[in-house]
Amino acid sequence: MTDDYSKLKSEIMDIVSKEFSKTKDDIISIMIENNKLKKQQAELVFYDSLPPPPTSSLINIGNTTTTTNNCDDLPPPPPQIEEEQFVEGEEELQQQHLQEESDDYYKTVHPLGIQDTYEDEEYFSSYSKISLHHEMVFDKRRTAAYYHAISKSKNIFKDKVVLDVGCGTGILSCFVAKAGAKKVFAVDASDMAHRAELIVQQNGLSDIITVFKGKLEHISFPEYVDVIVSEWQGSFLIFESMIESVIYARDNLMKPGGIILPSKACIYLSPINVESYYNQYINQWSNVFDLDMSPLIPFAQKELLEEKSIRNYYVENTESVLDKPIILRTIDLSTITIEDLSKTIKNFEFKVPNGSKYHGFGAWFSVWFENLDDEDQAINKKNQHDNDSEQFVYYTIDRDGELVKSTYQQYAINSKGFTPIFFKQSSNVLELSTAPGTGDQHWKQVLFLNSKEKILQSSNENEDSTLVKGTIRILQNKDYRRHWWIEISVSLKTKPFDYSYQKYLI
Ligand SMILES: C[S@@+](CC[C@H](N)C(=O)[O-])C[C@H]1O[C@@H](n2cnc3c(N)ncnc32)[C@H](O)[C@@H]1O
Repeated sequence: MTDDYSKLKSEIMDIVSKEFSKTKDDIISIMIENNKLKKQQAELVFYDSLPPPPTSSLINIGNTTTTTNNCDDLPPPPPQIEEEQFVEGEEELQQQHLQEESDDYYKTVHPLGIQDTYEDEEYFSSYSKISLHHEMVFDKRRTAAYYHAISKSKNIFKDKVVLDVGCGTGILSCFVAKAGAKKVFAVDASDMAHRAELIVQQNGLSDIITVFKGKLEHISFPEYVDVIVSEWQGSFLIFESMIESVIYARDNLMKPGGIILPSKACIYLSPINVESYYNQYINQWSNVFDLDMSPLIPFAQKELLEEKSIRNYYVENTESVLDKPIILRTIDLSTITIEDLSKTIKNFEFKVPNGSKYHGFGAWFSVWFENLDDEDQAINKKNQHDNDSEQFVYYTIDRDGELVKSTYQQYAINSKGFTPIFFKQSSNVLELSTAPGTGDQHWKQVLFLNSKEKILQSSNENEDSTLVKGTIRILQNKDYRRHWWIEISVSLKTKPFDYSYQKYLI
């Protein structure tokens, strides 16, 4: 190695270690400018300067977490994976790698390999159980949201033909029939369809509701529908990918200009302190009825924090949310496509107060029912005129499952605004939020946890908060479409600099 070459390498290491926010392309540009290099030369020396990735894989994939103390140990730079920065072919490689991993993962589930991308047999047999429907129907915040949204949508349902995608016990179809629909097609592929039939009869709604047993996509319905109603939301909103069936219904069974309820949805992400979770599931082992059971702690840690699955946990204390959330994904049910949904890439940059205990990230979602009967027309018209959106009246479901009227002024909890909306407040809206502190519900929040608690302290003494910066990718598992990979790479601007990469399966 010539001296010049070593100098170039150390220049790169210098930039990487001092300015962690610089992307690979930034560094290469600096090198080209400073040393009059050709792009290819700069790239060569760039790659040569960095130590190999934490795993032996060519690309930065693997269940790896790395913390470093000096530049010799530096992990690969955070993958700056804005869509346009992907190297050609790399994404296919990543997909292939994810695929191989998912195949391994599912070998135990499907010893014969991939038979059914929607895993319909197990999926619909799980929905044949009353216990699962008990969890949903008696999730008072969930069911109240649908009850009130439908009861307050007489203008939408009056004399209309409605499709209930995945009717389960038939509860939403009954709400819709009572709200004035002319006809309701209630469809479910699980055995619960037979129970729905009983509920419809029991409530004297057989003249309005027809129950179809079967997968929506395989049924031919007698006519096109005006409105689609569905409760398709899963954990992290998109788990189960039932939204694909709603999209199918919209594109194939709904009249042009039809309405979908709920109409919009959004996923949020924030850094989080979940000390209560750590105490409950890990630290509690240290004292159990006067026994020291702490030898189990490392096992609990491994199982709960180091395996690549997510955790569902309801975070009551809003102080646990360490910075304003970012919107990970917005969904407008009237336009979203399966293709568009299948991949989300988002960069984030949070500022977390120094001294905070930081355990990873929490995610939650909201869905909105729009165009409800406009009882607050007068107030909203006035405010629309005044452009005073903060006073705009909308509905929420409180922690006890009660319908409450709010204004967008009240809506910012602790001024953090846990569920910023992404559409114009143009009509009466009901929001069902699953944010921390809004009240428990069966989806809870989803946690992406670090393997260890970290107490954040900025490397810059003049700053009172620490930068938490990185990228999240959400990719659908194409062979098992109800599942999703979530990759998070994070840099913490602490001393020592801390970089981690984790991948989760949902
Ligand atoms: C989350 S549950 C909601 C049940 C009910 N609507 C409620 O709100 O209580 C979803 C239901 O949709 C059914 N389902 C999901 N995808 C379906 C499809 N493509 N065709 C028919 N049923 C489906 C499932 O069997 C399950 O009963």
